[in-house]
Amino acid sequence: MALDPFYPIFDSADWLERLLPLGIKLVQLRIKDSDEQALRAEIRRARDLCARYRCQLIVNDYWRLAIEEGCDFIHLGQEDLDVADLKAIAEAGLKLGISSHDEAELDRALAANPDYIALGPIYPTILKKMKWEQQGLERLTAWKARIGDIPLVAIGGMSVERAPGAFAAGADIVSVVTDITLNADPEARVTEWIAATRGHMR
Ligand SMILES: Cc1ncc(COP(=O)(O)OP(=O)(O)O)c(N)n1
Ligand SMILES: Cc1nc(C(=O)O)sc1CCOP(=O)(O)O
Ligand SMILES: [Mg+2]
Repeated sequence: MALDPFYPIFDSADWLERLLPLGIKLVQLRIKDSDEQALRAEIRRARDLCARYRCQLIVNDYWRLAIEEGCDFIHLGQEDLDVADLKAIAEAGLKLGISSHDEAELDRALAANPDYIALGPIYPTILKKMKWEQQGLERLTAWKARIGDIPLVAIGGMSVERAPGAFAAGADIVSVVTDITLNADPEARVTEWIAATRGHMR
């Protein structure tokens, strides 16, 4: 199944409850600093909301909880890969998205046979401190040439206005956090995102 080209990331099921009814079809639940009980409850709620709205849920980091709660898609970064049991993940039938920031990380991501590869930060991000400078659009083109048919996700500093440039450079999917969550009107911004990305399904 092709992944939707609009891939917002939220840090709570509350966000999903608020914004999935607008037509989001691909979403990541990315929670940091929470205990296992609370995490499990959020993953369950997100799973049920996504089922109701026919949206593909991707659980960030917590692959064991994702398996236990019957989710089918996770995202792992390179540090997550250091400790994840990829065999257990594959045996559970989970799909896998992987972050990359340089050539060595791309090689490692490709070796894991992922369902998408993310490259970031394309532009500077205010969400988290990163050791990489902005990658720029040219890097997306280079990544797409390397990964072929594997969907390429552009992340980091993305906005509605920047999305067309990322698609033109080779991204299949654009992922975004603060352009929505810090917007004065997140609902209106999501509607703009859906309009701007519709039609980019490859
Ligand atoms: C779509 C997407 N791309 C990259 C990331 C970053 O993953 P990671 O490097 O593991 O960092 P954290 O998000 O876990 O802080 C992502 N979550 N999603
Ligand atoms: C979670 C994350 N990962 C990145 C990477 O480059 O791997 S950039 C990023 C933050 C994206 O947030 P915003 O859209 O607000 O810039
Ligand atoms: Mg991670």
